[in-house]
Amino acid sequence: MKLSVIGCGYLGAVHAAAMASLGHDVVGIDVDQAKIDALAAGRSPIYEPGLPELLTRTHASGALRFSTDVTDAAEAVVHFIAVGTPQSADGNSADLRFVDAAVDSLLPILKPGDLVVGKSTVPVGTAARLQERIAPTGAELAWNPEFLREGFAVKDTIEPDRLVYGVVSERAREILDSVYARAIGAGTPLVVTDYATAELVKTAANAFLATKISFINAMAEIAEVTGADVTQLADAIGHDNRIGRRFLNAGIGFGGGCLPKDIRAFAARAEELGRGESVAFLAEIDAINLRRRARVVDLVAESFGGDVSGRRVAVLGLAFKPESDDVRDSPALDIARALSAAGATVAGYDPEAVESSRRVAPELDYVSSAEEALAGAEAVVVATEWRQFRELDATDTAARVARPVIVDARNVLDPSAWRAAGWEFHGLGRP
Ligand SMILES: NC(=O)C1=CN([C@@H]2O[C@H](COP(=O)(O)OP(=O)(O)OC[C@H]3O[C@@H](n4cnc5c(N)ncnc54)[C@H](O)[C@@H]3O)[C@@H](O)[C@H]2O)C=CC1
Ligand SMILES: O=C(O)[C@H]1O[C@H](OP(=O)(O)OP(=O)(O)OC[C@H]2O[C@@H](n3ccc(=O)[nH]c3=O)[C@H](O)[C@@H]2O)[C@H](O)[C@@H](O)[C@@H]1O
Repeated sequence: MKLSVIGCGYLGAVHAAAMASLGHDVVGIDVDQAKIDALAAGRSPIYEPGLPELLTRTHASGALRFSTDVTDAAEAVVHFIAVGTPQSADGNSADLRFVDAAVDSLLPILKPGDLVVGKSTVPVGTAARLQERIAPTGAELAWNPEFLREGFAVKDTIEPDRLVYGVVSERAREILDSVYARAIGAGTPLVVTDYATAELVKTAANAFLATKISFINAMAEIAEVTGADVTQLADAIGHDNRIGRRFLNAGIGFGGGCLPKDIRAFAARAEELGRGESVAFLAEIDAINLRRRARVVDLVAESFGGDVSGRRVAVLGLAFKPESDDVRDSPALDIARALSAAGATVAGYDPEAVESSRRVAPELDYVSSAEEALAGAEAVVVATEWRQFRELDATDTAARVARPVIVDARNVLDPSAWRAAGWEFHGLGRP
């Protein structure tokens, strides 16, 4: 099937390459010339495991092309919308400018019978509005939210754990079944529904995940004043299948290009709909989340008697999660910036996210290895749980720093091993 993907960022580039690998004839469109140049040369503009291999393979087969000119998508019969929906500059609502521009750019090339498929995360009500805009062309709209996780995006796209179609016709459903024939054939759970439900499923899923994380971080706050251990608490409640252990890792909370902006946009949309009180708790989820970042900055400062100015602090990890170079709303980068703003000399290191960090936080000092960051450090913060940091040896690390103080902001190190090696060790919500 001939497909186009409009917007080739973290979502769209993976979607385009994955669809080509499944046998479709795909053209990826983006307004960012540098991104398209890289993708057209078979290079990944982002760090996403498995994507380079997929691009090389599909590029060589001729099944995947990229362009900045949307008219190159004219032959496609299915057009995926995968552009960004960031937080508005002046508030919490979603900025739909890019979605509107993407749909407008398609209007001149849409043919009767074409299917436009929304994948971007949008406020409920957006699809119905866009369908009206598209209708005069004879094309139709479907809403097919995406649930991939960065770091696992290729697998999540090829083998999704569920598919959701918001459709208004049986024909749209059949087209989507052909697009996702492999996943459908493998028995992937499928929910076929209306636009509003499809849009809300996505928002609700991210709100639930954010709530789960803030719940355990709230328990961490209570653990901190009682001497309890939140990691054991999470294990214990996680054994209850109704609760489950996943997404109960307490630490500096959620960041990234999705959960933070999505819960804010959901609250803003609910307010517009006159139902603000139904999701008022999301403001608390957000507040708990942001407090954990501040807590780490306080712990570092307290270790210096309250003043970090002139102190050298190693921040290990800058990406919002491991296996990603994404620093959008990254708790790790936020902490590095806050320490720097308070006067510390921050040496920031991340295996993949130094370049993306430098673009948004040029004021920080970046180094090119963990060893360089640790050299002479007077405090260490493990801010993103990359494997190389989880596997740090306490004794070896102690020999590199000027002062053995560590804040394990992701609760991934063994406190007793670090204390035995002479460290002043701080976890988040565990003694
Ligand atoms: N990143 C993720 O893991 C996931 C993202 N989403 C949703 O997918 C959407 C995209 O997210 P990301 O890929 O992370 O954003 P991104 O910012 O990485 O990519 C968006 C891309 O759209 C391009 N673009 C903007 N306007 C355009 C236009 N008019 N025509 C063509 N291209 C245009 C931008 O240049 C950029 O490359 C958002 O709504 C997000 O919430 C959903 C699930 C997972
Ligand atoms: O809408 C989206 O873009 C995506 O948002 C999240 O995916 P992602 O942002 O890639 O990353 P997650 O693995 O969900 O982690 C999000 C944040 O929560 C943090 N987290 C996660 C789990 C946990 O137990 N504790 C915790 O603090 C991570 O460190 C990270 O900062 C969802 O998991 C995806 O299903 C969704 O498609």
